[in-house]
Amino acid sequence: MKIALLGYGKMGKTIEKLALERNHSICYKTSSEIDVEQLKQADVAIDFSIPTAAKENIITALKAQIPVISGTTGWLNHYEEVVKICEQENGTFLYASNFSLGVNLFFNLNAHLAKLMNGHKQYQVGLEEIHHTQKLDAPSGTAISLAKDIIDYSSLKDWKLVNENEESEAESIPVTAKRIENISGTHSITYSSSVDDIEIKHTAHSREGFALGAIIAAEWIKDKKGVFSMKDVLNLNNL
Ligand SMILES: NC(=O)c1ccc[n+]([C@@H]2O[C@H](COP(=O)([O-])OP(=O)(O)OC[C@H]3O[C@@H](n4cnc5c(N)ncnc54)[C@H](O)[C@@H]3O)[C@@H](O)[C@H]2O)c1
Ligand SMILES: O=C(O)C1=N[C@H](C(=O)O)CCC1
Repeated sequence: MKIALLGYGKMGKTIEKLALERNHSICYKTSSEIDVEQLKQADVAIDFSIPTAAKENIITALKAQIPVISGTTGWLNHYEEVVKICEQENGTFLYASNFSLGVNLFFNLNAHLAKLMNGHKQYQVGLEEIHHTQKLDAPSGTAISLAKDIIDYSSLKDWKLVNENEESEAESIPVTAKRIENISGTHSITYSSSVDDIEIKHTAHSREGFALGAIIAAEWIKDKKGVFSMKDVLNLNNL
C-alpha cells in the first residue's frame, strides 16, 4: 500500500517506521501545504498534523479521491462539515481520537462502567489525562471521547476542564489535564465516594500502539467507501 503522510512529526515518523516494517511504502510526506498531484499517487492518506490544519488536509484528500484517516485532535468542531464533504465526494474517511487497540478496549470498559455506576449517586466521577509537554490541545481528544461516552450512559450533561482539586459543578464531569515530559498518554476515570474509590486507567508506554492502530485502519479502509470509526475496524460495535 502506498501511504501519504500529512504531518511528519512524532506520529508521522513512528507510522513511517512501522509501515515500512509491514511492507508498505511512503509515497509522499509533508509538514505543510499539500501538493495534490503528489498526494494522488497514494492509496491512502494518514493525517497526524496540528489542530488548525487537520480539516483542510482531510478535505483536500477527500476532493482528490484519496481515502483519508485522521488522528489529529483539537479540530472536532468541524467534524460534521467533513462528514458532509465525504458524503458529497462519495469518499472514505475515518477519524479516531485514539488509534491504539488498548484504548479502544478501554472505551468499551468505560462505557460499561458508566452504565453500571448510573444511579449510584454517592459516587462522583472524575477524568484525568496526562501527556507530554509539546501537546497543543487540552483536554486530549481521548479524554473528550471518554467523557462523551460517560455522558451517553449517565444522567450527566457535559464535561468541564478544571484545575486539580477545583470544585466541580453538579451534572458536569470534571476533566483535569496534566503536562509532564515524555508521557505518551495516560487516561484514568475515577468514581469516588466518601468510603471508597473505583478507578480504571490506560497507560500508553510509547507512540507505537497509536501508529500501529492507524496503519491497521489504513489497511482496512483502503477499498471502502463511507465514514468509519475504530469500532468498525476492530469489530467492537456490538460489545
Ligand atoms: N489519534 C491518536 O491515536 C493520536 C496519537 C498521537 C497523537 N495524536 C494527535 O496527532 C496530532 C499530531 O501529533 P504528533 O505528536 O505527531 O505532533 P507533532 O507536533 O510531533 O507533529 C505534527 C506535525 O504536523 C506538522 N504540520 C504543521 N502544519 C501542517 C500542515 N498544514 N499539514 C501537515 N502537517 C503540518 C508540524 O510541522 C509537525 O511536524 C496531534 O493532534 C495529536 O494530539 C493522536
Ligand atoms: O500525543 C498526543 O498528542 C496524543 N494525542 C491523542 C489525544 O489527544 O487523545 C491521543 C494520545 C496521544
